[in-house]
Amino acid sequence: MVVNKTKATAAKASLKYINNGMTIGLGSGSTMYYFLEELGNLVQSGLHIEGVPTSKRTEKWALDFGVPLTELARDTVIDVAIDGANQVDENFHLLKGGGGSLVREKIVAASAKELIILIDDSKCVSRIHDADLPVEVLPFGWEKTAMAIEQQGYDPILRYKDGASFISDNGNYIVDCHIRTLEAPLKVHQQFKKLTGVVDTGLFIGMADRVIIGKEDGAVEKRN
Ligand SMILES: O=C[C@H](O)[C@H](O)[C@H](O)COP(=O)(O)O
Repeated sequence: MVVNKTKATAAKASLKYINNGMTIGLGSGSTMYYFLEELGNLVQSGLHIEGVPTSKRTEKWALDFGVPLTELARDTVIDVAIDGANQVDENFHLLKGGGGSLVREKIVAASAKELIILIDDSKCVSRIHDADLPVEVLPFGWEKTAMAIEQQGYDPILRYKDGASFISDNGNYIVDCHIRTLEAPLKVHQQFKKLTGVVDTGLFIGMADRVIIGKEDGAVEKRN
């Protein structure tokens, strides 16, 4: 695997927020690979933590790196969730779900005391723009749900993978809706959420507490 230096830098910089005894929300996506590798090294050196994975892929990587896992139950306290993002705007609103893990990521983020986002410079934007907004929908009657989305002025495209409809870890479909410029993220998110058949969107509004930006010459942090 070719190492992505900026993602690896962001992952390394986040380790100072990991302490012994913590339960950690483990986000999804390629940036998380670097974090899980680092976390696994710390565990091998004696760190005691447990992770709550947000996707089957993250679960596999965590197990490969020797990171102990636990479930998200009623009494689970997630001290910090670490995750990636596709874009982060100047108000710390996030566009996520490029890998289709948005629902579990959002559940874990919402349960965490703190959400730390790891990105590289290219994902820092003033407004979310020129991107596909992933929307997870139930397979049952999904074309009707897509029609309802169209009536809101969007053009939902069913996501495919390897020649077949992409199926999320929750057994659902994803439709991607192209966004030119997102002027009002909360309004748009709410517009989708009220539609029957929509599970959730890749917009994480007001959830991120800290963003760590990996650059060629080190990491920069922003606190919300
Ligand atoms: O569903 C995927 C997640 O929201 C990812 O965190 C997001 O797509 C960023 O992924 P990556 O680290 O691969 O750029």
